[in-house]
Amino acid sequence: MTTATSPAVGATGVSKVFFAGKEPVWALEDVSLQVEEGSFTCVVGPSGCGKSTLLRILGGLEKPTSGTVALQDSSHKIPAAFVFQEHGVFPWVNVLDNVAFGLRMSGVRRNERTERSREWIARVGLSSFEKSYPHELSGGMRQRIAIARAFATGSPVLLMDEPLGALDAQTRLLMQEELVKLWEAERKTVVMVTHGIEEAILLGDRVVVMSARPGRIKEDIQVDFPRPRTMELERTPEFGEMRYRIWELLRDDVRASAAM
Ligand SMILES: Nc1ncnc2c1ncn2[C@@H]1O[C@H](COP(=O)(O)OP(=O)(O)OP(=O)(O)O)[C@@H](O)[C@H]1O
Repeated sequence: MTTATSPAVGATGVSKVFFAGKEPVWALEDVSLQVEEGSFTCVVGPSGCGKSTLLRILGGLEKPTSGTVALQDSSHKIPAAFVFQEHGVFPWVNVLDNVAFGLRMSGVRRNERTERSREWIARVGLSSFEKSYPHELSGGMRQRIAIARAFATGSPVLLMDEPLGALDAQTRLLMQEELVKLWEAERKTVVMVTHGIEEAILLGDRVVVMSARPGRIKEDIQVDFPRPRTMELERTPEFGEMRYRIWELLRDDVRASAAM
């Protein structure tokens, strides 16, 4: 995709091979993805097609075997903040310290970190749980902590790997709406991996559909539904058409990857 502004994060010709067992595993092949600043990109694809690997490469946690990755603001102390599906919170510290963790890592002083963390704790509706420990909270509340922490770091780029994937269906719907509201207010650059087609359409400015392993970009779909978006959108025929189009793109690859 060509954009007027330079991309906030981009991969060009990225391939990744893992040499863990006897056989090499081709996780990604020639993936190029330019993500515009302030946009929300969702990545969907069959299980094991390399979505998490791509995210980790974009965020610098993993090196590509070939190809290049660029983060626009590489001088930022935390160039990208991650949100993972589970285990994203530290069980041994309370909500406030969990949210403040990223800020602590980037050297923000205690007073400012507490202030910024409190603000984000309030924005995700956990003010009365500031002193609680993760085991005292529900799964949805724990994911709110992880999301608040990522936003609180001030990092311009958020990389989310199935952030709502471990939640029950109703909590997930609520959290989708909350996440979309936070993002609409903040306009960070987000790349989010999800297995949920509806979730991808509801949240994303575009949906990148990947093929079965080795993961390649099969199609890059613009989602032009107006914002703010709510669940009501899912009831429209246009939404249904897009959902069907994405499922058509995925179906054979999902079948193929299930047989791997
Ligand atoms: N560190 C590693 N060492 C060896 N193989 C790996 C490693 N990380 C990932 N893989 C392999 O690379 C492939 C892609 O994995 P990845 O986790 O990126 O897929 P995914 O699309 O995120 O999967 P899922 O949707 O099931 O989470 C898989 O076959 C996986 O087993």
